[in-house]
Amino acid sequence: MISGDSIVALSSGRLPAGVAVLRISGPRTRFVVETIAGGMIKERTAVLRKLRAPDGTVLDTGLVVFFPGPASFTGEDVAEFHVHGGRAVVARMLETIAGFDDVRHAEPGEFTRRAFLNGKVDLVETEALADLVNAETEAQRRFAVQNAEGAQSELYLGWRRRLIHARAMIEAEIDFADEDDVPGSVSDAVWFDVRSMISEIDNHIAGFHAAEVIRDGFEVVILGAPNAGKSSLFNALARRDAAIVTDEPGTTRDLLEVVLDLQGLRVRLIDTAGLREGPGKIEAIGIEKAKAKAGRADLLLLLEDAADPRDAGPLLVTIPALRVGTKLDLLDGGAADDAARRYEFGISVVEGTGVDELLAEIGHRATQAAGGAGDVLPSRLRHVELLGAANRHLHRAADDGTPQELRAEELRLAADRLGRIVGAVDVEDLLDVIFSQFCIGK
Ligand SMILES: Nc1nc2c(c(=O)[nH]1)N(C=O)[C@@H](CNc1ccc(C(=O)N[C@@H](CCC(=O)O)C(=O)O)cc1)CN2
Ligand SMILES: Nc1nc2c(ncn2[C@@H]2O[C@H](COP(=O)(O)OP(=O)(O)OP(=O)(O)O)[C@@H](O)[C@H]2O)c(=O)[nH]1
Ligand SMILES: [Mg+2]
Repeated sequence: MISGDSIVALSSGRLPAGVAVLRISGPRTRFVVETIAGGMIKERTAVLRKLRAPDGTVLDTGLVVFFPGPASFTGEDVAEFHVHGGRAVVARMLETIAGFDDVRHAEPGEFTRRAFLNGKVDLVETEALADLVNAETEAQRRFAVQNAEGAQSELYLGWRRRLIHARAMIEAEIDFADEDDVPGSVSDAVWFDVRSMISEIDNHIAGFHAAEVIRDGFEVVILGAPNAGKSSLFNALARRDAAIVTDEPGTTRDLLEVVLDLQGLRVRLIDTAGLREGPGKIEAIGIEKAKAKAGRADLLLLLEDAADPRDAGPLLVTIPALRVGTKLDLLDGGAADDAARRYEFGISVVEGTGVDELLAEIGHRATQAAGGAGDVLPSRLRHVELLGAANRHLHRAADDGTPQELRAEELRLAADRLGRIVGAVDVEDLLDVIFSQFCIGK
């Protein structure tokens, strides 16, 4: 599929920059290169050229690379101009290239969209490329690279192949039902495989939470009575003064968030209003927010002033929590030993003790929640929904009570849901949503 328009965009980042890369894709690419670089260049080789507008004006001196289709990123003819990264240079280059007939500025994600339409990447790989561009932590990068290289796609296509095979066997059994050459043991083996696929898919779906931890972060909420030392710990973990600390109970009212990178994982740490009965109006709203946030957290830090324990009211117990005793510096030897037994962690922000250990434990918990490195996980809710739909069809297919010909049809529907994840079937309606999340030039 070769599209009529050629498209151009700045594919590198924010300006000014040392070097900026402009990319053009489509049938006009050769002509644009010939005109701007003053002649055709050797393909797939970076060549230094004086770059000129069609009227002869010198725009810059830069590297030009030409990739003839179909062996290019988009599958079409592609060229790159690596120019000095000044705003005016880039603006004039873009204006010049987009000024050619049948060349226009690219929409967000349009290069990758063409790569998809030309069969260079499937839909899941495309989503992974978007994740790779947005990756901020090492875990996000690793996960995105693995999926851009097809780890998720291989899994889904493998299941799909097995289902297509299963359906062929079952249909053969229907067609030859009155003959003896398709023994019952074949269909037994088929249904055995379908049932094992159901549990493989269920296990895979269960990994979505780990993918969310990698992508959105592991959420840690600090809770405790007013003055327990929540904001002090929050600042110590963030290594900056992100929250106001005073000796007045009720200092923090709203939720505060800092993002940490712990052992290559995104961790979101949230400071909250101290929990107590009968506060003023603003603080009461803050307490409600704290409780709501805590209800959705991955880990709670339940803080208590070890020198002055105070009831923070009934706390949620369904979410993993660490009990942390604070202000250990205020205790004498015996009381400190006592506190060490009462809490999982004892800290003093004033003396800086216990904070690194707590940080290491949070990192450890986050790593566990993110699953093993290299696990293949569903990376989008879209995948989980289609996998769930596939499994509903498989359950009906595997049910002995379902008439034989409907069982084969259920297998087809399940294979179709898997095909839709990777974009092998019927995805035209998804493309605008998926590609609009890309940046321009990707
Ligand atoms: N300068 C530059 N760097 C870049 C890119 C780019 O487009 N330009 N990429 C852009 O995302 C990434 C690399 N990804 C790429 C993927 C495929 C092809 C490509 O030409 N594929 C052909 C030929 C393959 C081959 O020679 O082995 C193909 O698939 O047929 C190029 C870049 C990251 N770095
Ligand atoms: N000695 C000592 N004082 C501490 C320590 N941590 C906090 N404090 C003090 O305890 C008081 C309350 O600290 P904050 O961090 O504001 O407490 P908070 O839990 O955020 O309080 P609210 O926001 O009001 O709920 C401040 O005066 C802090 O300086 C500590 O480790 N040792
Ligand atoms: Mg506070």
